[in-house]
Order: sequence, then structure tokens, then C-alpha cells
Amino acid sequence: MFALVFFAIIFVAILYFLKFNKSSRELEHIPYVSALPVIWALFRNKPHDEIQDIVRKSSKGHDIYLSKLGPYVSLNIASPEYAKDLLMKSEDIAPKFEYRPGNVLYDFFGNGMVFSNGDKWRTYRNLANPAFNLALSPEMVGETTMDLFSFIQQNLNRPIDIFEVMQRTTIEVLGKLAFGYKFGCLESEETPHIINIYKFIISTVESVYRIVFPWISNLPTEHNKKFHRAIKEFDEFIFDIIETKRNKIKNNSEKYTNNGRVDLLTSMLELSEREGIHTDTKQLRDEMVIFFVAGHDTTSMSLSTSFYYLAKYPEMQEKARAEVISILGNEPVIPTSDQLKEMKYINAIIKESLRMFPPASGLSFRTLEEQIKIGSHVIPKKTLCTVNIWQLLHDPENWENPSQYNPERFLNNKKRHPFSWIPFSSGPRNCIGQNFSLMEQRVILSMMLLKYNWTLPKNSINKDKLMLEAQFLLRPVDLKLIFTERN
Ligand code: HEM
Repeated sequence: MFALVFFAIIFVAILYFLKFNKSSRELEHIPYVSALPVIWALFRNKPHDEIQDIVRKSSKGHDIYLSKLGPYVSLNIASPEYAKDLLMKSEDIAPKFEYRPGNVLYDFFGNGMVFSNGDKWRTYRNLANPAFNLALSPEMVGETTMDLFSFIQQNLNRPIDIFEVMQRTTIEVLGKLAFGYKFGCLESEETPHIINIYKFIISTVESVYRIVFPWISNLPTEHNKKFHRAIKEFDEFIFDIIETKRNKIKNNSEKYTNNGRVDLLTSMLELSEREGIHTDTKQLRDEMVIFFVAGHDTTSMSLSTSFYYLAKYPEMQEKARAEVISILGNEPVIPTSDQLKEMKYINAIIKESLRMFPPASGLSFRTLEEQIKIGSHVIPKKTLCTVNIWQLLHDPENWENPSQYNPERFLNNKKRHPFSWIPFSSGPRNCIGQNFSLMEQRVILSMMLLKYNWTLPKNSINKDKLMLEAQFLLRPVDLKLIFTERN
């Protein structure tokens, strides 16, 4: 029996190897780089910046190369010009790789916008675009920042986990933005039950083991059963919100739950009714899940990076505060859109934080539907491609002293390749929430600067450098800050 299993494994491994070699023959002009050192570092939970150092060293300076992470052989791009060649292709020539049921990404995200293609993607992106434009005014984020003040008042003068606090804040913002819902994360220290459910789901989706060995998710383990039960509970929560909204729109009764503001879901439902576009409840659920996931941990990471560096460099914090006071005065008030535009230094801080620690360090896979050219390389149809955003944002050719945090680099009008700063990706599949997130970060940072000073605790593990978890969606490790009230 043992021998049979052993030979079956060898046979499958040979088939797998031959399959890989077939695709690599068509791509033999592209160097192949082993991903084993990266996988090994991921399993040892190495900080993400160290993993990226390993990526850079093992790719030996190639800015286009093949490698194999888990079951996927992919073409990796790490130069702005090559990234442009891929990302500016139409969404039909370089569509997203579609995951199948049984893969944790599909099981949770379904066909949400990050992973959908063709008419489905176009329909929902077109429905969501105007909704995002309507959401750009700063009041809702400003009101949530007032709730953040109340939360921090309970925790003054002692170390608090800034990433956790930013998650609470951005979850509140996302709940109101996406479906006009108040989770109550800033009302008490207790985490709402549905958010605990969500955190369990997302920790499973992000697991390195499941990326490298996706079949783990199909085993009848207790964890997998709990994962599917958690998705069911999260789904019931979202389905309930969708049905309630549909009914309110049908009956024309108090649809605008969020201080009279239109949330994304209501806006998408109304537009679809006006235009006679059928919206499927399961697809709307997938879109809400994507907005929720794509929208809050990313912004929390970026804000945490800014708070961290402003604590590490007090003179930077003072300079940022002086700019905000010169525009808003000395009292914490909600800025207007025009006032936000004047905040050049705050904007440079946010851009530098996104460069230093891009919350999404790499892009999801594209599968080519046609042969394309990347630089002078001919890349055949069906090749799986991705862009390493981190490497673009730390490329010494475009960024002097890339590992140094320096917002001034965004104030000196230096000409750079337009694809050298793409933390939100670019082209037709760029981030739909980019402008919203930038506005959100400007509002929260500027109001917090008026209300508080903050420092790193003396014994912080992040004193010398910001420690990162291993994941591809970046997170800081144990990032505590001490807030004190100004005046
Ligand atoms: C700092 C904050 C954010 C960063 C760094 C970020 C980054 C990105 C990146 C890199 C992509 C491309 C993903 C890929 O091609 O694999 C993306 C797509 C997307 N993002 Fe964001 N994002 C942020 C905030 C948001 C927010 C606030 C929302 C919504 C509320 C959002 C919703 C989306 C959606 C729906 C897509 C898919 C767009 C499409 O394929 O048409 N993101 N984001």
C-alpha cells in the first residue's frame, strides 16, 4: 500500500513537472527563479521586508522572471516600464485569473470585483464608479474621526495598538460607506461578534500554507468546517442588509440611514433600477465583501505607517501639525475638500507611507488571453502574470535611498516614470477606492494632529524599524503608540 501511494505521488510530481516544462519551453528566453527561499521564509514567518529582500536577491536583478509559488507558475514583473506594458492592456486581453470553488479565495470573495472579468466586471464597476464619486466628501469620515477621539480619550497616556485602532476606525468608515451600517467598533473596547467572525475568515484566507498547498482547504478538518460555518454567518449578515435595502428602495422608505447620505449599496441598487440592469443578490454580496476587505485593512496599514513615522520623527510631526494649523486653525474641525487639497505635506506623508509599505505588496494574477509584448519579450497566451508592487516602490533607480522614509521626495517635483508609484495599481483594473482612501487618510491624519501628540513607548519593538508580519497584505507587528491630548 505504502509503495503504491509513493509511486502515485512520484507519477503526479512527474506530470506536474512536465506540465511546467511545457509552458517554460515557450518562455525559455525568460529567466526562471526558484521561489523556494521565499516559501521557506514565509513558513518561518519572516517579516515581509526580509521576504522582499530575499525576492530581490534570488531574482538577481532580473525585472522579469518566472517562478512557481504553490501550484502556480507565474511571470513576475518588477520594473515600471514592464508593469505599464501589462497593466495598460485591456481588461479582456489581460483578465484576472479566476479561482474555483474549494479555493479559499473563491469561497469567501466569490466573483467580487477584484476577481471578476468580462461583462460581470464591467456591469458592477460601472454601477460602483458613480457611487464612489458621490462618497468623496469628507463629512462622514470626519464624524467617524470624532468617534475615534472618544475612543482614544479612554486610552490616553498609555500604549495602544495603533493598527488595531485604525482597523476599528476604517471598519466604521467602511460600514457606513458600503451599506450605511454602524458596527460600533469605536463605542467600546469589545469587538463586535461579526467582526470576530470576519477576522477568523480572513486569517484563514491569508494563510501561507493555503497559498502554497491550496488542497489543504478541501480536507475534512475542524478548521475547514469552522471556516465554512463562519462564511455562512457572515453571508447571512450581508444578505440581510441587501434585502433590507432592496425593500426600502421598493417602498421608498428611509433608505438613507447614514445621516441622509447615500451608501454604495443603495446607490448601486438605485442606478441599476433606473438603467434597468438586473442585479443579482449573490453578486452584490460578493461586491460588498470585496469593498469591505479591500477597503479597510489596506487603509489601516497606510495610516499606521504614517502614525509610526510621525512618532519616530517628532520634527516631522511638528511640521505636519503646523501645516494643518495653518489651514484649519488650532481646534479639531472636519476639513472641507478644498482644505484637504491645500495639505501638501500631509499628502506627501501619505504617499511616502504607501511607497515605504504598500499595503498590497503584489497584484493578483492575470491570465493572458492573447500573446503580448512586455518590453522586447514576447509573452505567449495563457501565461499567468503578476506585478511586484513592493519592488517597484523600492527600486533604487527611481527612488534614492529607498529604505529611508522621506516625504520630501514627493515635494521636489522630480520627474519619475508614471508607473514607479502604483500602490493602487494602474490601468483599467486600478483600485476603485483610491480617491476615497486618500481622502479618508487626509481627514483622519489632519484631525488627529490637531487633537493629539503621539510618541513611541520607550521599550517599543519597533523603535529602530517597523516590524512587519509575513503576509502579502502588509500588517505591522505589535505597533503601540502613546497619545496625549494637546493643550
Ligand atoms: C490604502 C488603501 C488601498 C490600497 C493600497 C489599495 C490597493 C489596491 C490594489 C493594488 C488594487 C489592484 C488589485 C489587483 O489588481 O490585484 C486594488 C483594487 C481594488 N480595490 Fe483597493 N486599495 C485601497 C483601498 C481601497 C478602498 C477604500 C476600497 C473600497 C472601499 C478598495 C476597493 C478595491 C476594489 C473593488 C478593487 C478591484 C478593482 C477592479 O478590479 O476593478 N480599495 N486596490
